[in-house]
Amino acid sequence: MTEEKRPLLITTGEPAGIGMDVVLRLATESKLQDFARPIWVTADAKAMQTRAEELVAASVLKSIPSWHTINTDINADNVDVNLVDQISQQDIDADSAFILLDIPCAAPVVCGQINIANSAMVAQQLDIAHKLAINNTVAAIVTGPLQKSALIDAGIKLLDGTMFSGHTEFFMQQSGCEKVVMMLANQAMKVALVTTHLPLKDIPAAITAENVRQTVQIVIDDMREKFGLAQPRILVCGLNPHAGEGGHLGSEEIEIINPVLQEFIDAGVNISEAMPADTLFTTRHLANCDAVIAMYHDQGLPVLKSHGFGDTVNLTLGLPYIRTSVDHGTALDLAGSGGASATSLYQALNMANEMADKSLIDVPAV
Ligand SMILES: NC(=O)c1ccc[n+]([C@@H]2O[C@H](COP(=O)([O-])OP(=O)(O)OC[C@H]3O[C@@H](n4cnc5c(N)ncnc54)[C@H](O)[C@@H]3O)[C@@H](O)[C@H]2O)c1
Ligand SMILES: N[C@H](C(=O)O)[C@H](O)COP(=O)(O)O
Repeated sequence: MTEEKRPLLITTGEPAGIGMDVVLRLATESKLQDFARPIWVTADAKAMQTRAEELVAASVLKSIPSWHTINTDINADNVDVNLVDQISQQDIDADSAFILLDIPCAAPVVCGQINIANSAMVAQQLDIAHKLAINNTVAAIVTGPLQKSALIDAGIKLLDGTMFSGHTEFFMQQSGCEKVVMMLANQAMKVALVTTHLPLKDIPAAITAENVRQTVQIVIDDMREKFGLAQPRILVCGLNPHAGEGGHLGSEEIEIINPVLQEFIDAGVNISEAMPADTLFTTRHLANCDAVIAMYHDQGLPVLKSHGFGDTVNLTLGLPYIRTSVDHGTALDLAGSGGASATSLYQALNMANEMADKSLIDVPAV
């Protein structure tokens, strides 16, 4: 398979959520063909058929799109054994919207109802995606949403034995990376995070000099490589209100964050010292910056999502392969109803495709 033809792999994630809905929506609208690459999708084949029928019944889809199911015994151990050859030897209809890699669920799928018996299937999708990406079978992974609590409740752990906490941490550990960075991007802003899925009480301890330094370096590297910005302008949030108010409202800015940022400033990087987060996210500052680094998940992401939920892409910087994702969760309330928008999946596919083509990334329009 030539470089241009390497597929984009979509994991549909939690089967009770909207992951399959948004794939079917793009397939029906012929939008999966926009990327000039085969689209591979991991899902339970029976559940996908049922979901398509439900969406037709809900008058969301005019008809069930055509796809080609691969029934081979795909599992995380044998997935790298010539899957491409198996697929290319199939008589795949030209009008197939995607190749479905059948990963069977253990229990029947009911829209909106989490069943932790199916959590292993969700984790298996990620295992397979990692293996296909790390061995260059697919050009990129584009993840649909999973319900973190369902994997945790099923006892699924990360490689290091800690509880499952997200795709970002999963792919980081599978790839043997010491550090990766979660960035969400839309037309209004790009926000990268120093910490990802941690309870609030654990965040101060995770704001170490090394973590801040690694985050900044990965953001600089990927802003250069992936976004073509030779001198990215980066603004950094403090941890505390008013960036610590000169040490009166917290000392992390003075003791940890600013000394690291000063190293980068001294090296000629266009980066701020720790700024009060509330005023950093104002139009004047955002107009003069290429990326914001926030200290934690809910410091940065609510601001970003309020400026374009549905048109935002979540990407992982610092991985040895391309991984983008939708900006939304499982939306259990919408599964099977037709109420789920597929715009974020489209943007995530588009960004992954542009990265795979090594063209510079066009940040999605809001
Ligand atoms: N990429 C991921 O895997 C990912 C991302 C975010 C959240 N999650 C997980 O999803 C679960 C539910 O999280 P949540 O309720 O905070 O967020 P959510 O995104 O599932 O839902 C928030 C609100 O947005 C609506 N919504 C979500 N996606 C939509 C779409 N495509 N079109 C129209 N409306 C949409 C929902 O109906 C709901 O009202 C949690 O377990 C969370 O961890 C997963
Ligand atoms: N913070 C992410 C978001 O808002 O999109 C979400 O939790 C998903 O994280 P992972 O991609 O690590 O699963």
